Amino acid sequence: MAKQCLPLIVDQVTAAYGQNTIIKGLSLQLQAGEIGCLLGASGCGKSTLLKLIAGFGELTSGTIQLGDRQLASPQSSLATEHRRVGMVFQDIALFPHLTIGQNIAFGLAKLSRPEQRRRVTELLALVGLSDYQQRYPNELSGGQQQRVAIARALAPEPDLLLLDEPFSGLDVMLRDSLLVELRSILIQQQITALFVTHDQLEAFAIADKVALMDDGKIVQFATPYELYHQPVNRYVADFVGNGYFLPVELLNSQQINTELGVLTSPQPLAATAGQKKLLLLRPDDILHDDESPYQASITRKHFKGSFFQYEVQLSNGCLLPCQAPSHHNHAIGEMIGIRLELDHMVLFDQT
Ligand SMILES: Nc1ncnc2c1ncn2[C@@H]1O[C@H](COP(=O)(O)OP(=O)(O)OP(=O)(O)O)[C@@H](O)[C@H]1O
Repeated sequence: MAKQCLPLIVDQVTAAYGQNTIIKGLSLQLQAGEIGCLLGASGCGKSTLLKLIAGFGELTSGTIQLGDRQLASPQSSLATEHRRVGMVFQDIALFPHLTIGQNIAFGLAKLSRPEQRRRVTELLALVGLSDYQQRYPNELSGGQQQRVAIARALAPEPDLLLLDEPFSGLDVMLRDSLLVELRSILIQQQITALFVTHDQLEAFAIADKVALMDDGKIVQFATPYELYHQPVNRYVADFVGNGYFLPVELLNSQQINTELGVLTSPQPLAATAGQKKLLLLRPDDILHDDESPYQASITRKHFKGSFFQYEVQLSNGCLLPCQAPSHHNHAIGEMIGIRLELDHMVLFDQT
């Protein structure tokens, strides 16, 4: 029978280390079964928030709730072991003297022996390690050990799973495949989960919704698609997807004048004629086009295999990214034609 999953509600939470306030009136809601991700630069408070939800640390204000149960407030705090919250951290903390099967069974003491065996077998199958039950942690690769850590955290059927950069010690290829695997495991288990990372690609691969944090607050909480295409401000645009900003002038409610010609927005723009703004551009919005009348000089190039990622400079000094097919191998300093290809426009104030 499918387990009931619960929503997580973090409401106006503030928390400090001594005099240093780290989490600043932060609110966040995950729907039951939703996979959320805390994304943000080092030191913005991601791990601190995760620890507060897990039961390590005190709130100075606000509440944390899981379904109908209040986990924490400044007045009361449920002990970690009673929160029904599973945790997986970057440092794989498997017990070295226990087999993989015993590691997974560790939190199942309340179950009968046959029930424990059934659950361990089920979880080993879930993480693709059915043949490894009798092995010891030091006989497994880093990726396999982290899969065991996930199985161990899921074993007692927690209401919420917290994961703090669980794959950051692993190589990129392995990390990508583990992220895909983990997402399907979480969906299959129908568990509400909160994942921490400073890597936007990791966040995009795992999460239904991403909370971009800055200085103890959430700047935007949205789907990966919205975060990338509809960032609420320049900080988000810059952090997520390497935003570039081109100065433009509004001609009317749908047209803007730029160094690269007059552009027409498919949607009406929230600005009035004559206003000067910044147009958000992503590397894939600017294409190399020999036929284009707009020329720019190459300042940097990066071969990415299937394409070249160039940085180019316009005559007004503005630097922009530009993508070109991988056989368009141009030299630094060379002038090339570029063209904008935008299906929607995001404008920010110039200040
Ligand atoms: N135990 C502690 N005592 C005092 N200050 C701490 C403690 N743990 C973290 N901090 C401080 O709190 C701030 C937030 O730290 P936190 O670990 O939550 O950030 P983070 O966003 O998870 O960063 P990273 O991505 O580097 O792990 C940092 O300035 C950090 O120095």
